[in-house]
Amino acid sequence: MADEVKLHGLAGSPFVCRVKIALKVKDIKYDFVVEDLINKSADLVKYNPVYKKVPVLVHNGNPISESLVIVEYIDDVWKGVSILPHDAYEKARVRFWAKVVDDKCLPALFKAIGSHAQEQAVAEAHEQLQFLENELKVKGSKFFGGDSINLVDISATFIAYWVGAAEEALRITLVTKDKFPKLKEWSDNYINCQAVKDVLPPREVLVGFFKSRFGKA
Ligand SMILES: N[C@@H](CCC(=O)N[C@@H](CS)C(=O)NCC(=O)O)C(=O)O
Repeated sequence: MADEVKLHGLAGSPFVCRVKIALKVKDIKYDFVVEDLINKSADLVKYNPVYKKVPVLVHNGNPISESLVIVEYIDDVWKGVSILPHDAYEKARVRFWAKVVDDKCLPALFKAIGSHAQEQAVAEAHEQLQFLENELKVKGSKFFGGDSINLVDISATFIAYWVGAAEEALRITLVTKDKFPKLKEWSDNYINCQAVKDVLPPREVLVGFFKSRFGKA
């Protein structure tokens, strides 16, 4: 029997995009179920009662929530190109950095964007991004995953693509080539990676979102 795969999400979400990238990497066909976050569907609330957030992946009727958990699930279930390393220590390192992105980098960036790049908020975001910059420098590779993308790259999709749209929409500067040369180079490589390029939302949609959500009247 063929797998039934449904992804509940919405177009501009960086967390949903993580899952789309993983599905693309593995070449998995799926149905996309558009959710309205103002009027959450009964299915979304049933599938993700704790957080009530997208993405939710439903595989043969079984729901999985939280984007990083979903990406790991996809890697476990579908063989082919690996998204996490097999070595236990390397896998732990990858999970650690993906957690740093979620727990440290993204909240600091959200705050910096929401504050229109207020000095203190930008300094806090820079402090977190510096850890990623250093990690890339130490690795000396094209991606956090080496020659191909892994969970850390996928976790940082917002940094590679959404941040630039926010900078353009709000006429602010958060990540410069001077300060973060490795991260900038990585962003360019990452968004031009085929599996990523194929599923990123149009930049103008994100610019429009940031303008309407955070723009000054
Ligand atoms: N930690 C979650 C974050 C997901 C998330 O924040 N999703 C947003 C859309 S971008 C959402 O569903 N928000 C609805 C809400 O907060 O009620 C993940 O990685 O999946």
